Amino acid sequence: MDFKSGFIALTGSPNVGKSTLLNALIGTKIAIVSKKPQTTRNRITGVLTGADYQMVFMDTPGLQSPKNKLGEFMLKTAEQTAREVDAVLFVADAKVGVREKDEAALSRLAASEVPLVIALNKIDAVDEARIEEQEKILEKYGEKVFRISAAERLGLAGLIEHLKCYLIEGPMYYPADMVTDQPERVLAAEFIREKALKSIGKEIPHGIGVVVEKIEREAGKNITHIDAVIYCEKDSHKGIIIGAGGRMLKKIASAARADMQLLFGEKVFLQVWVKVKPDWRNKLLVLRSLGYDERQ
Ligand SMILES: Nc1nc2c(ncn2[C@@H]2O[C@H](COP(=O)(O)OP(=O)(O)OP(=O)(O)O)[C@@H](O)[C@H]2O)c(=O)[nH]1
Repeated sequence: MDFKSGFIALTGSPNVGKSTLLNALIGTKIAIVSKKPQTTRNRITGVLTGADYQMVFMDTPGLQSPKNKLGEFMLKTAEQTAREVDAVLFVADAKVGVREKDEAALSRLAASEVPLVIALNKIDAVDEARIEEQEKILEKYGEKVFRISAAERLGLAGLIEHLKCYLIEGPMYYPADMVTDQPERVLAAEFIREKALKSIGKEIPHGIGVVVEKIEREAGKNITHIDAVIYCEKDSHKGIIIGAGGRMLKKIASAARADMQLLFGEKVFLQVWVKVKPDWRNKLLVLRSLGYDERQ
């Protein structure tokens, strides 16, 4: 039996459910899910290994018009990823429908040499007529549109079966029991960011970045010590993040800690500080120091 492997980029507009899909496919919480668009800043890789195949998924940020340096960086990462892979999986949202920007991205992808697979997500949330209507639009760009619900895990087996067609004879890139190659530092930061966005995202639109400054294992004890800093733009935001009597920060940290313990499989001691760095999003140097590496 020949072993097949390959890289698949997961792309689509913000909030269509790419991270949810990646989590559903891989079966472990690795990508970050939130109701706010644009939460996927890093190229989180998920690895799905079967008896005779391995698919390496790249979760790319949404392909929208950039509004600042961070936006530019995100678009560049997304487009670069889309060129380096064996197939691109484009996710559309049946609930909000296929918009002009989705069609613009689809026609760019359809014109490139990389095979394009289209999935229509959130079919659990709409009726059949709506699905058929959206499917018709999508069929202009790819021969088959897969109806799926990432949240309800519908249609995923068929999608995986089809994606296998694009794998080529090749090595197992990652050990079979590995689901992600993201360093724990990045994952830990993403967990904190996810929890913060969930609790206070409305008040601080896209205004936080998280840096994990220390990860230290206590030898022989199954304990990890993690120190992290949440950066925000204004003093008033700092106040919101910390909350009355420090309660909000405590809530964010303990929710993030629970996820970390689950993923790392050991006890985690987490300390989180909040610091103000005005306009951090537009400062490339700051971005780099926050771990957003342009070379990715
Ligand atoms: N009803 C329904 N909701 C879904 C489904 N998949 C995802 N969602 C919801 O859609 C929202 C966005 O999901 P994400 O997985 O974060 O979307 P994303 O495309 O990764 O978003 P970005 O990181 O911003 O690019 C979340 O509230 C999910 O719970 C689905 O199959 N059905």
